[in-house]
Amino acid sequence: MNYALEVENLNFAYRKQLVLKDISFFIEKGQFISIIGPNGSGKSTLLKNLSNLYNPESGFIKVYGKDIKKYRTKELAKNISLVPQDTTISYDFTVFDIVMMGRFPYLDRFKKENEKDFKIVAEALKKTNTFHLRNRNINEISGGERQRVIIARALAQESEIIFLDEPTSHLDINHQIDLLNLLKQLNEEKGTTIILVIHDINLACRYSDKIILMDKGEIVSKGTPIEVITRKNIEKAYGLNVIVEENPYTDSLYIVPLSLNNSIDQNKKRNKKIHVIAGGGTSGEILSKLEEKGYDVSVGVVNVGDSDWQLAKKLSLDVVDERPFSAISEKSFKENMEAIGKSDVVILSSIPYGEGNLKNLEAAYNGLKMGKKVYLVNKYTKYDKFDYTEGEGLKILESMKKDGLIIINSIDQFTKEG
Ligand SMILES: Nc1ncnc2c1ncn2[C@@H]1O[C@H](COP(=O)(O)OP(=O)(O)OP(=O)(O)O)[C@@H](O)[C@H]1O
Repeated sequence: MNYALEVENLNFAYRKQLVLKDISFFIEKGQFISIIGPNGSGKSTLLKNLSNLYNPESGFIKVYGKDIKKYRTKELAKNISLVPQDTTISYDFTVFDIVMMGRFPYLDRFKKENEKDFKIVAEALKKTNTFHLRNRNINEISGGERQRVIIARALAQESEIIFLDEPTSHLDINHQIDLLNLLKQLNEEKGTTIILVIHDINLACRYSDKIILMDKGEIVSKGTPIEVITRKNIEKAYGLNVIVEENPYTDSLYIVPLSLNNSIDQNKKRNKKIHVIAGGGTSGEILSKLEEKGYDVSVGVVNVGDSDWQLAKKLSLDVVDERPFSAISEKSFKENMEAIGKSDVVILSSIPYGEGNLKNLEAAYNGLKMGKKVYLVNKYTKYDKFDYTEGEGLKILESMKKDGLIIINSIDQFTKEG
């Protein structure tokens, strides 16, 4: 295999402090790679090693099969360029001069830039939307503009591999997408290998062929977004409880952060069991907030495929389910009752009731009769507006009210008190 980059058993230390530990990976030519991981996990240090700015303790880096240390400066610059995290420049160059510096690997000593160099620089300025800034002083433009100018310099360098350290950190959302699209275009049209450090996991998923997830100087996981962006890996690296979803608009994964694991009250988690009567996509907020607060949550009866069912599965909750689009059977009703029996509290979301799911309301009422605390989260609708059983559901709800049903407007009311 002809790799653009090979890294094997790389160890690097700042003053004896090991910051990269036994890093190994291979990158094929023409791939789009994101390196992600929490602050201080070693991403920038890795990129600086890959750009030959540092000397590792051990291990090796090969660029197109050749040891990076064996390249001459100009030869290496034709192969790799780096857009660093810190784009401040100590001298007062114009934007144009800075971008022209990207041409240095192609200029012979004492030879001036030629027509072609000027053309390439102008193109790079235009592509990064910085052409209008060309005569300005590099230190008298905004951070985001300077970031784009440094990217223009990398484009002018026409290297086959571009490393970028958080290239979107100073950019507004419009310029972020614009830049990532530009990198993707370079990647697809010219076969440029792109390796970038990025904090936005969702953008990483959207643009990358592969992702490298780092934590504490080590690689936690590497592979395609589907392989790397899992609840388990994100929890391991970031200590963050997330849901991983598929974005139907971009056909890529995205994460929804729920809570930091260390913010969950572990005692509460062990002590209180909540059964949520859900369905029809009415319980997303209830389930995620209860999970976030650390309660032991179960859900029922929900139809397989319903969005409440999907969320419950993603959160690894205990679920009593029924076949898709089917009425609640006697069997699942019984299972629901068992789950209610084991719970301290039952929470009903604002489910519209029809013939198919009236048994859920009956189950909640049974719970009330068993002496359980039962709450109805009546957030968006008045509870008498979601009855499609010609009054039967409403009758049960009215009886429940008399027997102690607690009506709240939002789940926050419960989590604050409960
Ligand atoms: N020049 C340096 N001298 C000593 N230690 C350093 C130096 N630069 C970084 N470190 C340390 O090395 C570790 C890795 O830092 P690095 O900048 O590579 O992390 P990172 O993943 O890029 O972080 P961030 O997301 O915050 O940019 C951190 O513990 C950091 O404090």
